[in-house]
Amino acid sequence: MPPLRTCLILPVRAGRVLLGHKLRGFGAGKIVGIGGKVEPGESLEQAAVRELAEEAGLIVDPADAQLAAYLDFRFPHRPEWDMTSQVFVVRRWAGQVRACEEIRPEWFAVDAPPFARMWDENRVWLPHVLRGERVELQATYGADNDRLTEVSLRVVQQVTRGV
Ligand SMILES: CNc1ncnc2c1ncn2[C@@H]1O[C@H](COP(=O)(O)OP(=O)(O)OP(=O)(O)O)[C@@H](O)[C@H]1O
Repeated sequence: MPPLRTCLILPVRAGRVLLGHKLRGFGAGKIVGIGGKVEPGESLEQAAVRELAEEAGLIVDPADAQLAAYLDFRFPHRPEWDMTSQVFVVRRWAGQVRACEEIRPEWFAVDAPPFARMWDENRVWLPHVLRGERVELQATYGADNDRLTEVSLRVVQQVTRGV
């Protein structure tokens, strides 16, 4: 089965990034980027802005979602969790942050994301993205499906604006 296609979207403003406490479903208990599965017929940008509106209440023009990373997660001990995720950064939006049943959003300083409470590979790619770089990452999780056994990261392009 091909890996599930998902997206993440990171609102960034004034030196802070919006993440969320995942309250249920995949990754419950972790702090995660806001996002979810790409639905049939949607572009990745459309999926990202839909998830941000549904999960955190912010309204974004898909044209303002800047591609920042391509992530590939493999779980050899739980292959049904294999996923790819396209990550977008957005700096313009309307609306007010609010919580939903799945996510409780919270702002974090871009230089101090809560890595100890995030998926293990976030510490590898997120600092690059928050510095304005574009990266590709492949991560493999071990038998505990929680810690990395292998990771590779490639910086593919500097984007013009940092955070
Ligand atoms: C393994 N390391 C990881 N590191 C960072 N982020 C990760 C991740 N693994 C999954 N993610 C993200 O978690 C969301 C899952 O999607 P998920 O919540 O299941 O989707 P969706 O909101 O559509 O859920 P429902 O089907 O409605 O429950 C999705 O954004 C995906 O990119």
